[in-house]
Amino acid sequence: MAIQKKHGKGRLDKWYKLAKEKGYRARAAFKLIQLNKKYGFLEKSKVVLDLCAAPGSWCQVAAETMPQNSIIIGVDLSPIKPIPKVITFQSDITTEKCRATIRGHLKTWKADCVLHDGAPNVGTAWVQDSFNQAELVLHSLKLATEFLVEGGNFITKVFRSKDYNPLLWVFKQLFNKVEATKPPSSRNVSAEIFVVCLGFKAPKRIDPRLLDPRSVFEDLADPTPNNEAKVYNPEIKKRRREGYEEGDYIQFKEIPASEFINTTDPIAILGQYNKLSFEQPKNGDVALSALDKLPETTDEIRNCCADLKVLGRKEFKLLLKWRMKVREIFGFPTKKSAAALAEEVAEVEPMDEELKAQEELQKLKDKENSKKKRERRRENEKKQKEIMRLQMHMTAPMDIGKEQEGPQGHGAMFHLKAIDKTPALSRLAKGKMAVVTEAENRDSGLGSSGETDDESDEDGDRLETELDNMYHQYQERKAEADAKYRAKKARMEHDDEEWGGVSADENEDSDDESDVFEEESVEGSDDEEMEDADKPLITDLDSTSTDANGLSKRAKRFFDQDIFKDIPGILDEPEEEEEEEVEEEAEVEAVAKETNHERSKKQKPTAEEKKKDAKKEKKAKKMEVVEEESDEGGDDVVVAKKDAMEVDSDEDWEEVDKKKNPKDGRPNIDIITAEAMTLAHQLARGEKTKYDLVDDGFNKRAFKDRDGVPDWFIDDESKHDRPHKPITKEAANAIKEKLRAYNARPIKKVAEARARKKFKQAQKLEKLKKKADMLAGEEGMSEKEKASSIAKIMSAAGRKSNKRAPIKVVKAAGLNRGLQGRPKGVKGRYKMVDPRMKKEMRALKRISKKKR
Ligand SMILES: C[S@@+](CC[C@H](N)C(=O)[O-])C[C@H]1O[C@@H](n2cnc3c(N)ncnc32)[C@H](O)[C@@H]1O
Repeated sequence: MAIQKKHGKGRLDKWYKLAKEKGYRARAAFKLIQLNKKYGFLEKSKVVLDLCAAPGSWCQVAAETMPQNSIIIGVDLSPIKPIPKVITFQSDITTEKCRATIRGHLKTWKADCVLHDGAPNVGTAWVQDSFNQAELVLHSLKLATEFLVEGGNFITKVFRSKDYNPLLWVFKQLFNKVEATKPPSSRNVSAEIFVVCLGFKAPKRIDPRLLDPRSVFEDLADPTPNNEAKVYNPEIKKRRREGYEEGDYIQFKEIPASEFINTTDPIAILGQYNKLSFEQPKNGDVALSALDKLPETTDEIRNCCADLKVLGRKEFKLLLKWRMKVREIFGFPTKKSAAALAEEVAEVEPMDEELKAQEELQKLKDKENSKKKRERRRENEKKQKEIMRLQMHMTAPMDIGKEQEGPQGHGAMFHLKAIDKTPALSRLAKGKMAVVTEAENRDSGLGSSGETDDESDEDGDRLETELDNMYHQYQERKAEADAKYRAKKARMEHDDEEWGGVSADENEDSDDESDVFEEESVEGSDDEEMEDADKPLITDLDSTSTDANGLSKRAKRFFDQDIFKDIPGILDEPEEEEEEEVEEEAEVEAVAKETNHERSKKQKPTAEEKKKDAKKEKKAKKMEVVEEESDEGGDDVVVAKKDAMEVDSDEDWEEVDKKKNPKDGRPNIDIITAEAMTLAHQLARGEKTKYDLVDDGFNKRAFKDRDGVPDWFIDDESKHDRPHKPITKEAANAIKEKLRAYNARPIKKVAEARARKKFKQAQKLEKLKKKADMLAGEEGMSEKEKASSIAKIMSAAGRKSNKRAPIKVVKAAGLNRGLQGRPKGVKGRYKMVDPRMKKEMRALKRISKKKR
């Protein structure tokens, strides 16, 4: 794991920046914000005491979050700059003076919440630092016990050290609920943790030892070493990084083996001692000598007793068995102890069993839940696919949910009666189904597609979702930097809107409704829906099974697709339409030529001609060639926009109108690539027809199954996967010419500057004219005088514009000595110079004159 820098720029993390941005005095503010978000203690408090508050970010947060007119008191060793609505003072929280000052401020009030984020001056030895901090916590707790109201809360920072557990124990004696948490804004490398103590018990008397650092940190140190662990798991050796255990400073300890036989806690002996000795003490030990002589005390046993610290589990077992045998021989009550042991085991066993059972149960529940989730997700995906198919006219709504209870069935995807009641129906018709999917995915908490039950499937989904997210982020970053990309995106969005609007009733497109839809379709208020059983189906897309041409519904739907629209003979249209089509086709070929000619004609069209014009425009629009910029290199690739051939609905025509030139009402067709120009030439000359364009549309790249393919792949592929259209020399030259003309134009800024200059000159001229007119109309002047004064102002005007006032040299002497800024009485441009410099300049001039 990379170690985070704790100094310099390493400190300037996102919280630091965010704190700066939000105006908090320290990044610590976010720790309190996050703690409060989790436990919500500030909103409920009217009086807060912030111990160790400098520089004051916690006070700022409290002032923001607590109700109006709350009392906030902040104290610290360091001064705290004033904060509105907060009382602050400088004091040491461990002193009596601080206590008295707080009392003075609070008067008879009690605090609802005491905050403590104290950190003593760190930098000494770690153990010393952490101890000081723990001591400071205890001091703050002492103040809290004095000033907290019953049920109040105490939030404190603690360092994870060996004093942490004793502190936690003390908190638990005084508060109903104690929780330790580390907010996200607290650095991982920091040993700090925050303890939230909720519900102060407010005992009438508190044992002073509970708040005395000496007794807390000494008395509560773990007095019983875990000998069982040492004996039953001797292979796992815990390193004592802190050195010796408290009071355990002798390294080698031995005990007579008879003690081991005698004791009721053999494990403790095996865990604590190094050797079981058979050596006779000075006074002699009968039991020991008897033990020494026993045949059960084999050499192996003796070896084991010689060094307990090197024994393994097997050897310990051997010693315990030996002890049991010896106790039997000596007539000690072994059975009882065995029973006690059995009891112990019996007590423990059921606990373990119960826990095991609970664990099993939990596992089963989890499994069940994840299975349900998976099923729900699959269901949602299925529904989504059906909707997609519906949108693409690949299926009729009645197909959906067939596998359940039919279209109107209870569990069916389209519980149509319910949808009928909501505006969701129209949204459905419009095809804006993404909302549902997202919502449902969010609901299930899972990502996108997956067909199998495997866990790996979920992983794959997650990976895919992550990849998609990363790709979107990449796109956003790119968009920020790349104007071209933005333009492309905007165009794409524009296209989407067009599509969505084909049969849209925009009034029903509000966000609220989408919410309603999400709710209703996701959760499905089944009971209510049942009441509306009599209502008709939402849409009856297929009222007849076969149409007049004898085509099946399915076939008709297939040929209903837009691409077949203009192909005669597939579906029998009414004769009138057919005639019109033929007429139109003929016109399409001629229209490109005619539009150019017509532009020059300025005759007033008759009503019939107008009608014809409109039709032609429509055709011209149908042949609109749109250019799409490819991302790389900015190459313009021209594609015949297939959709343009099928524009029919009113809305689309409105869009077309927008693209028309406001001056002459004709479409704005700007051909800027050689491919487009080639195509235009071919159309204009009649070398290509509408059919050819349609035919060109059917190529190996035209129809691709992009279902489930990630966006980034489609985007990347679309850069390269385009048909290369042929270009002619003529078209290339035409485009070159066009570009040359573009380049010959002055850039906008220059043109604007020129225009401004011209405008100013015109204004000046206007003024002069007026003056000259006035002079000419002057009655008291002779003609000669008039002429001379007019000539004067004319020449003055000419002079003014050419001349720039010379820079005035001002001596920095007298009143101007040391003056900063413009000297008095000096207008226009000036330069302050040293007095000597002015003299020297004059002298130099004189000398040069003399030389001449
Ligand atoms: C991490 S800062 C507190 C930051 C504060 N919570 C904020 O949001 O701005 C720790 C503070 O504890 C203060 N402190 C340390 N020992 C103290 C003591 N005995 N009495 C009062 N303040 C103390 C230090 O002066 C320091 O300002």
